[in-house]
Amino acid sequence: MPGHRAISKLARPPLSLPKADLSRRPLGQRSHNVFQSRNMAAVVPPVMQGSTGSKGPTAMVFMNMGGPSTTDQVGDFLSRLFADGDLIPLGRLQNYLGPLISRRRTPKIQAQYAAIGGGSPIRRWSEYQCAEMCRILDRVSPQTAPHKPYVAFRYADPLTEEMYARLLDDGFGGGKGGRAVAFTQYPQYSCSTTGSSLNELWKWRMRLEGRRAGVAGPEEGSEVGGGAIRWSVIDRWPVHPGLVDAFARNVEAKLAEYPEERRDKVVLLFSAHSLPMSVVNRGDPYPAEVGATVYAVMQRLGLSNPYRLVWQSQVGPSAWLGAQTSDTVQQYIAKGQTDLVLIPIAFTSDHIETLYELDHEIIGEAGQEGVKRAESLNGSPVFIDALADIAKKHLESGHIASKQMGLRCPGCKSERCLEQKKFFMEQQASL
Ligand SMILES: C=CC1=C(C)c2cc3[nH]c(cc4nc(cc5[nH]c(cc1n2)c(C)c5CCC(=O)O)C(CCC(=O)O)=C4C)c(C)c3C=C
Ligand code: FES
Ligand SMILES: [Fe+2]
Repeated sequence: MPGHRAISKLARPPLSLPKADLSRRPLGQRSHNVFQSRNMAAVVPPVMQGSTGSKGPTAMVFMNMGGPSTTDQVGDFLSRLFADGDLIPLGRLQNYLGPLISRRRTPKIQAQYAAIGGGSPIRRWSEYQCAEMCRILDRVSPQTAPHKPYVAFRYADPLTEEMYARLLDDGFGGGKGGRAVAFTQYPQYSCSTTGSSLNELWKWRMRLEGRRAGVAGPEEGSEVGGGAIRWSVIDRWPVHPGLVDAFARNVEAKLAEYPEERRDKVVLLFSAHSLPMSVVNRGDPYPAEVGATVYAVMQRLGLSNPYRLVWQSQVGPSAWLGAQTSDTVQQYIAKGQTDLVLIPIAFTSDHIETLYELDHEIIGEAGQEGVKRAESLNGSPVFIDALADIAKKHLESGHIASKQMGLRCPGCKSERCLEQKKFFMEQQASL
């Protein structure tokens, strides 16, 4: 099929992941009661061992939605996704409609994951990216070392609660050991994505650590303090120059595949996951931030080509932000524009929307050799350097989060958003 790509090759992160940092113990097998151990001066938590900078150790927590690693996990993934009122608000019917819709949808989505090699590569990419970033941070930010990698997914393993329990197990729950950074892996902020992950993190913080304040040093007379984890948040990074450069390089590599005489007439179609118009009209920041990324990438490319920002993956019958990616490709082809590069711009690794929807459905069905897709960021060293730079600047800044994070959407009525934002912004005092 013209335009069709070797999916299984693209979907595989490197196999040599640093096992020691990434080993996971199920919740039931935790070796000790974390609340007891934090008050026992004789216990040296695992994370305190090794060379520690004056402000270290630091937990670096990558937050993302996650995806099913195998087709067997699709049912659980969808049932968590449709239970999330921050993503799919079904009101009082959530507990009834959520399971119903997810059960109905499971076979179709299982077939899609089967077609991309049997599961989403997001877990392995996230673990790889986070471990590599921490390795760089240990070198460029020795005062906050060691940096320990953690992944917290919203709808798939490792879930937020599992990550939080591991943090406590690893000794981050008290005194000097207590700094953690929640680093969203959505470059552009939406209340349905990063906002939902932060609401979940806040919920588990309250359940597992209560309302105790974080403290900046150990309690008097104790090796390990009695405070809670001190959290700060990297909540958005839509125009970081390293992110922009990493996207631009992948576009340049794809443009280089066209004969020179066609190259500067190729239309660049930046494609982002769409949002329901109800979320857009509530005042969600995501459409503007995606637009900012697109324009920054175009500037970095010297505005070399004509381009559009289009929106994909709408679900259900309500109105969603357009123009839709699939319609756009067909409409341009019908107008005679058959050289098109699709660029996934709102996600940092491959997933079902790139490997299935763009490659199989949209590019496969277009049947034109001139319709191609730029690589996802995945293991790009330029991208991983950018992650380290964003984290380093955040650690140096002394800021709890961006100014934007404190502001709720004009149409927000959610108590969760209110409490979550209050909690994180109040953490400033503990940094
Ligand atoms: C920035 C990225 C994303 C935004 C914004 C987003 C909003 C959003 N999504 C749904 C509903 C679904 N999304 C699903 C899968 C899915 N969504 C994203 C990204 C964003 N979603 C990704 C990367 C994935 C795939 C995960 C993977 O394969 O690793 C699904 C499940 C698949 C399906 O059933 O089609 C649903 C449902 C809504 C309603 C929404 C905005 C409110
Ligand atoms: S929905 Fe945006 S802050 Fe609550
Ligand atoms: Fe989605």
